This record gives sequence, C-alpha cells and structure tokens, in this order.
Amino acid sequence: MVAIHRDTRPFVVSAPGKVIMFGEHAVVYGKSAIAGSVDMRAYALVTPSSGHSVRLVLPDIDVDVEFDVRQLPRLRPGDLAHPGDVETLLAEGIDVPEGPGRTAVLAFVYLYGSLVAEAGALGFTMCVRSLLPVGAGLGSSASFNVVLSAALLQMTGQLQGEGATEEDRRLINSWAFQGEQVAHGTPSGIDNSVATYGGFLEYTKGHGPAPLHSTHALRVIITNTNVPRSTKALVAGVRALRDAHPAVVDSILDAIHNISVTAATLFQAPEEAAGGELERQLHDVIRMNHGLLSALGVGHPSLERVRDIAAGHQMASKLTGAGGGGCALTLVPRDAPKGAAARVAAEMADEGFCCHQAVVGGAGVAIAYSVGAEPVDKWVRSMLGHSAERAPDSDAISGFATLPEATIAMLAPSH
Ligand SMILES: Nc1ncnc2c1ncn2[C@@H]1O[C@H](COP(=O)(O)OP(=O)(O)O)[C@@H](O)[C@H]1O
Ligand SMILES: C[C@@](O)(CCOP(=O)(O)O)CC(=O)O
Ligand SMILES: [Mg+2]
Repeated sequence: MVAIHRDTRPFVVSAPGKVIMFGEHAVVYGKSAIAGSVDMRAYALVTPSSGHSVRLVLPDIDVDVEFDVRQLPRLRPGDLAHPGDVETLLAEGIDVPEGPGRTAVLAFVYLYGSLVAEAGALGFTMCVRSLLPVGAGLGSSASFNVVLSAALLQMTGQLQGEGATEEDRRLINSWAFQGEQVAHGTPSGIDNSVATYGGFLEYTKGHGPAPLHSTHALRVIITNTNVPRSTKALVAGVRALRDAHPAVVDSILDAIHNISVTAATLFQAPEEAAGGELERQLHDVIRMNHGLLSALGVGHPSLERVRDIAAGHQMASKLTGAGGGGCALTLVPRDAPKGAAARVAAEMADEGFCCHQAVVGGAGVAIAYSVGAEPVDKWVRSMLGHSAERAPDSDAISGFATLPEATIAMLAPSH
C-alpha cells in the first residue's frame, strides 16, 4: 500500500516540450532519433485538499471537471492489456468530456487510478497551463503527462528527491510513457524522455535516452504553421503505408536512421571541424530528412511554404514532430547575416505562421513549492529561467506565448 504524503502546501510541477531534430516516425520503428528540450513548458499547479474531490482544470483545452475519487477506477499492474483501455473501466455517471479534452482526462484517470491505487482518498485541485502550442508537434502531450505523473507521484510520497534523483526521473518517465500510450497507442517514448530528462539526446526505443554532448551551439527557429493535425492519425497513416509497401517504407525508415546517426556524429565533431563544411552537411541532412518525411505522407503545403522561405535565405527546414501541419524547424547558420533570422520570421509571419527562436537543451521536469516571502510571479519567472541563457545576439522573435503574460494568474483556476 502506498502511504499518502499529507503535505498540504500547493506546489508547481513543470516540464518542457521538445523539438525532434531528426528521426520522427522512424523512431516508432526502433530507429535512432535526436531531440532536445525547448524553452516552452507545461505547468501544473496542485493544491491538495482533505476531501474526496478531485478537480482537474485545463484551460488551454477548455476542460474543468470534478470527480469523487471513490468513483474512479483503481488499477493494479496487469488489469489492462493497454493503458488506452482505461475507458472500458469508467463507472456509470463518470463524466469524461468529448473532443481534445477526452484523451487528457483519460490519461489523468489512468494515472490517478494507477498511482493512488490503494491509498484511499487523495483530494486536490490541479490546473495545467502550457506555453506549448497544443497538438503542433512540440510534445505538448508528453509534457502534460510528465507533469501529471510527477505531481501524483509527489503527492503519494513516491519520489525521493522531488523529481531530481535518477530513480525519481526513471519513475516519472515510465508513468508519463503510459500516459502517452493512453493518447497515442504506440508512442516511441522519445517525447516523454525529453520532457523528463531535458537536455539534448539521442533516443532509440528499448535503449532509452542517451545524452548527446553537442559541441555546437544551435540556433533554431521553430515555426508553427497553425495547421491542426493529430499525432495519432499521422502515426497510424505511416503504419498503413508500411503495411502496404513494407520494403519501400522500411528503406525510407532506414535512410532516416542513417541521417540521425550522421547528425549525431556531426554534432559531436570537434570544434575545429565546425567550419562551413560541417554546417553544410547539417543543412543537407535536414533537407533530406524533410523530403523523406514527405515521402511517408506526413508533409503539408504549409510546411513546404516554410521550407521555401527558409531556402530563400540559404537556410534548411524540416517538419518536426508528427507533421501534417504543426511545426517546422529552421537551422540558422552561425555565419547568417545579422538580422537574417528576424527577416525569415517576418516573412513567415506574413503567411500567418508564428515563429520562436528556440533555446534547445534546457532542464527537464522540476517540482517547486512556493518559498517564504518570494513573490509568486518572480518565482514563476525563475522556473521559466530553467532553460539555457538566450544567445546575446539572438534576434527578437516571439510569435509564441511568452512572459510576461505567463504569470501565476494563468495557473490558478477561476472559481
Ligand atoms: N495544455 C494542455 N492542457 C491539457 N491537455 C493538453 C495540453 N497540451 C496537450 N494536451 C494533451 O495533448 C494532446 C495533444 O497531443 P498531440 O496530438 O500528441 O500533439 P503534441 O504532443 O505534438 O502537441 C491534447 O489533445 C491533450 O490531450
Ligand atoms: C511522430 C513521433 O515520432 C513524434 C510525435 O511527436 P508529437 O506528438 O507530434 O509532438 C511519434 C513518436 O515518436 O511517438
Ligand atoms: Mg504528442
């Protein structure tokens, strides 16, 4: 039986989104991929309470639900063949919303039922807000599942070091993966790994994340085309194509694998070798990876537009995440003329796209209790500062939600 940690202080858990540099989709089939955390995070504000009521407030997707915890299913290992089957255990009268909120609430029910299993009642209000665009390829689902898992593990006293120890992270990551399974069916695990561990890493299913010590600072523009798409549907589309043309699709997946392997070598090449030649090779592999993803059927005209605008400035772009719209990344070469990144972003904004000059490789999951007299907004700012410093010469590009809008007020559910 799990003892409940009766600490009634409110706390915040945050976790970053991710940008897949190389290897999306192929990673689902055991190929190698490279990804890093981005400086946009999800935040869960948890306010423990003594009753039997759990309120889950998700303003980004218009969800505000309340459950009597005695009605939620309790799950033991092996109760379900797949976490996605949690729906079948819902008691009559349990109200789970339709639409985008459904998978989020089902992931919550699954994680609550598994982690609070025999521990009796555990009441609280949890509000999750995210600076990540929802459903755009930056791993918003994974950072959501990481903050859920970490918050529930923390409240049930299952973390040794408030999420900071190796064992804490292993535990958070494995539960967040199950949350991703509720939503996606067959996730590779790369998104939840980046959201948990942060940094920049190489990932192969079954081997887990391996930190990649890049010797080169990356300047990356992330562009959200604002074209909605579903990760689950895109992953299923690639699976159907592979079922129809196994030899062809497997050779594309192998080519993507070889791109990730090549890129890992390039990222780790000695600094002396980092001249134009190295950047030219990175440019080539980005371009080829995008073409191969298009061949898998996960491209979109908006992504081609991003690629064309970048190419007009001698920069390479590729879709990132599941594709079909959503986000693309553009590598800004070190020797790009001053202001070039801002000009690219302005051209993209003219198309209705949003751009963000990302800092890649910041911290993973973090848990924080409010401390003493520290003003709460200052405290939230310091949490946002977990990511690496911005490059001093970075152009001001901010089409995404950023501070100061992201104050604690957005974390507090309206009553
Ligand atoms: N801020 C959020 N609040 C609640 N749920 C979220 C939030 N962000 C993401 N989600 C969950 O993740 C889903 C989107 O995940 P997905 O389609 O995998 O796209 P991506 O992970 O690329 O953003 C949403 O439908 C919702 O279930
Ligand atoms: C397409 C895929 O490689 C990444 C999906 O990322 P996102 O949910 O679009 O952020 C799927 C996976 O790795 O599980
Ligand atoms: Mg996702």
